Amino acid sequence: MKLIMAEVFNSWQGEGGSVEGSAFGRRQIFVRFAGCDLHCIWCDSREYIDASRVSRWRYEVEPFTGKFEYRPNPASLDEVVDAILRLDTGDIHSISYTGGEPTLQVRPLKALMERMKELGFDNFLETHGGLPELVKEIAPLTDYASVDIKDETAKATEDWKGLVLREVESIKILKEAGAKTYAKLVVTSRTKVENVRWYAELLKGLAPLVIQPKEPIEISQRQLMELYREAAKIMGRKNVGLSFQVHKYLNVL
Ligand SMILES: C[S@@+](CC[C@H](N)C(=O)[O-])C[C@H]1O[C@@H](n2cnc3c(N)ncnc32)[C@H](O)[C@@H]1O
Ligand SMILES: Nc1nc2[nH]cc(C(=O)O)c2c(=O)[nH]1
Ligand code: SF4
Ligand SMILES: [Mg+2]
Repeated sequence: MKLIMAEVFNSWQGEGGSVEGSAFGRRQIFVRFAGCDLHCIWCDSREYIDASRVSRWRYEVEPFTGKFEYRPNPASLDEVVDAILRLDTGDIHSISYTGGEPTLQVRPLKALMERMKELGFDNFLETHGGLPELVKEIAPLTDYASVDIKDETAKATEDWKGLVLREVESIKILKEAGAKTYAKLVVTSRTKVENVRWYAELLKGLAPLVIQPKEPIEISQRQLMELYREAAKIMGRKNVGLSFQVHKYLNVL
């Protein structure tokens, strides 16, 4: 079983705010997969979008040292499991699968999630959710899921509305399988209130929403609070929160 990897490291989960299902502030081992089928204009991991250009992957040798070793792609399942286990600091809340888009490599992802469950870890999936038929395959192995709702201003794909509907479908699948799931919406100063109302209608009664300003932040606090209020009016005041990419302020991975 082969994987096209980007990196494996140990950090605190820096996103998700305080909604149910969030692992914000929890220690995780991050497994970043190479390759993505979308192209969000603000993507902070864009060097990993084109998998064919990710010829090697790196794993942290010791947590928080910034020291990495490199291996060629594709990686074997055992190599990735070994890289994860050497970063086990004994206080790991869950293993975060991110990218890139981890669901694109659903077979090796599933095998890795199975191995990590056998080894006693919980699985945390970070996904754009645009491929519900793939999400279905790993939903039973997923303990936590953070599913992005891609705003129109992300310009992630041509058929933006279709993508949002598929993301909501993925959230339903994950919830039905028992995963603690929340939706994450990255907003910009150009995000339209009417779009946020639409996402809120779709998510109402389904999953909580965190609103995360695009980094570097350019949205005003006034705009951010307006989007928050409109979402809360539809979804209920306990079902909306803010999320910031705190790891970027702490200068950790
Ligand atoms: C790099 S993505 C990988 C997982 C998956 N492809 C996705 O987009 O959900 C991980 C998370 O980082 C967020 N993110 C990426 N770049 C960002 C930026 N510049 N500002 C805020 N959030 C960002 C994404 O929205 C997503 O929630
Ligand atoms: N500390 C930390 N928290 C994160 N939460 C989501 C991340 C991601 O890139 O998926 C991420 C990341 O790269 N680092
Ligand atoms: S879906 Fe995720 S990895 Fe892909 S471009 Fe958007 S933010 Fe980046
Ligand atoms: Mg990140």
